[in-house]
Amino acid sequence: MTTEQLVAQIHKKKSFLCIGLDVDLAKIPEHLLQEEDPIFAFNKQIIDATHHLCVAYKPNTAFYEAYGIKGWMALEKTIKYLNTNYPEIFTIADAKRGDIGNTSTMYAKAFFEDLAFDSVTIAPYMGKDSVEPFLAFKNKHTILLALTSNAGAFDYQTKLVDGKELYKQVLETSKAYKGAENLMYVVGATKAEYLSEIRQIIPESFLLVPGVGAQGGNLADVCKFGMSSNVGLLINSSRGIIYAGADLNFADSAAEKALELQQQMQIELEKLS
Ligand SMILES: O=c1ccn([C@@H]2O[C@H](COP(=O)(O)O)[C@@H](O)[C@H]2O)c(=O)[nH]1
Repeated sequence: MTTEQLVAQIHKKKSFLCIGLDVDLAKIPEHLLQEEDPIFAFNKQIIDATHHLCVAYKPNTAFYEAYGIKGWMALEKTIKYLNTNYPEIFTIADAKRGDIGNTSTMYAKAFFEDLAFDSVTIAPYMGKDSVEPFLAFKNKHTILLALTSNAGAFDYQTKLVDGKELYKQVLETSKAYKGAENLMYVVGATKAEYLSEIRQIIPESFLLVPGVGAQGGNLADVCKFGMSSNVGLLINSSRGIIYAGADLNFADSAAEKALELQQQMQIELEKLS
C-alpha cells in the first residue's frame, strides 16, 4: 500500500487508529479455547467487529512466536484473512528486526513477500546496511524505532551522541537512507512532549504511536504535537481494545472501545481541515 492510499483511508474512515492484535491465550474468552485455532478465531471476530473503525492492524509477532508453529500458522491465517477480506487495511508486523544485510533481506522477504505485510518494525541499532534491505521493497514500509514508549527508552535513546540525543541521530541519519520515502518511525504516546522537536526533523513522516490506553499515553497530546499536514499518525492500542470484554460479547466490547478512540480522532481530523 502506498502512503497516499493510507492517507486516503484515514480521511475516508475519519480514523487513524491501529489495533494491536497481541493475543494472549490466558486472556481470551474461555469458550474460544475449544476452537481448533483459538488465536485466529479471536482475531477474526475482533477484525470483523472493528475493521470499519480503524485503518491498521498490528500483530506483535512475539504473541505468535510464543506458541511455536501453531502461533506462526495463526499469524499467517490472520494476515491472509486481512489481505483477502479487508485489502484497504494497512498491516504492520511488529517484529523489531534488523541484522547484517543478507539477513535483513531474509527478514524482509519473510514479512513482505511470504506473509505479505505492508510494513515491519525495525530496530535501528545496527545502522544503515541493516535497514536499507527493507527499504528496497516497493510500496512496503519500514518502521524504525526512534523514541519508544517504555521507561528504558531513557537508558540510551535520549543520551547525547556527538552532542545530540540518540533518537534524533536516528531520525536525521535515516532520512538519507536509500528508499527513505518509505520510512516511518515509532514514537511512544508516553513521550508526547518530544513530538514538537521530532516534527522539526521529520515534518511529514508517518509515526506509529503505541502507548495509548494500557500504558497511559494521551491521544489529544499526541495529536496536538505530532499531527502533520497529511495526518502522519497511526495511533495504536492493543490491550485497551482487544481485552475490553472477556465474555461471549468480547468483540462488541472491543468495537465500543475502538469507537471511543475513533470519535476522538474524528474531532482531531476536523481541526486539521
Ligand atoms: O515503543 C514501543 C514499541 C512497541 N510497542 C508495542 O505496541 C503494543 C502496545 O500494546 P498496549 O497493549 O496498547 O500497551 C505492544 O505490542 C508493544 O510491544 C510499545 O508498546 N512501545
